[in-house]
Amino acid sequence: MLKETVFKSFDSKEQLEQQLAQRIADALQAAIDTRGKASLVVSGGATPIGLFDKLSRKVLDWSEVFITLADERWVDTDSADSNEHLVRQHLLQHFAASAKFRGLKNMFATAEAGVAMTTEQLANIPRPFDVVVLGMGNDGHTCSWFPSAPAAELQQALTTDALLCAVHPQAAPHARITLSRNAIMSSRQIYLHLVGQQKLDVYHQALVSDNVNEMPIRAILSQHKTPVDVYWAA
Ligand SMILES: O=C(O)[C@H](O)[C@@H](O)[C@H](O)[C@H](O)COP(=O)(O)O
Repeated sequence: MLKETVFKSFDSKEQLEQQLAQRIADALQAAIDTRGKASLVVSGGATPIGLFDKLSRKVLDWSEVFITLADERWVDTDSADSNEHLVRQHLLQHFAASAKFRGLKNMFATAEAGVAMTTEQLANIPRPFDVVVLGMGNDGHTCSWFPSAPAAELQQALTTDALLCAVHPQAAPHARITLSRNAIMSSRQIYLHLVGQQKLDVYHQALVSDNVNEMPIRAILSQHKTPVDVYWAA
């Protein structure tokens, strides 16, 4: 039986972005007020660009906010395919320019060789993460938990106690480094950010699927530990 998730539907992506940006900003400021610092995990892809822009203009103590990524493509950080590049261009701007960003890519040649160093670089990010924003692919992946990855890699990402894993999806470009399911579960709040009818259809398929390996997003949806709010706009 799946846990009830909060599902919020918006008429436009702009409305969604405005409300989600405000929710995230409030949660980050509340975390700073309570614990002195806050942590935010964001995803790459096309969906969050407008959200990043709105969030970057929110007034809060950004210098106390640590930001990292749910996953990264193992490409140069100035590549157009780099999630770090996306975050630097769209989120670490305006007031959010003073946030403490920790990327997942480092100088090692491969994602698997780079995992240990990135794990060390994330050591001082406050956990549990205060806010995690995830996207979802039309194949049912989230983070870089791809159904097209070698079975052993997907299994590792979904079960390991380690923070990070290397993944080599066969149906998507680039080797990846990704937070593990257990790392994502160690969060106060997860938002799943979806735009468009196709994403809604995939989400509904995931709700009725019984196979997390075919629909890895189920690893987030079929759990009882961490709250998940789904924000969807047409
Ligand atoms: O690096 C990535 O690709 C992501 O972090 C990934 O998990 C993303 O959230 C989905 O693929 C959705 O991507 P779109 O927003 O482009 O549809």
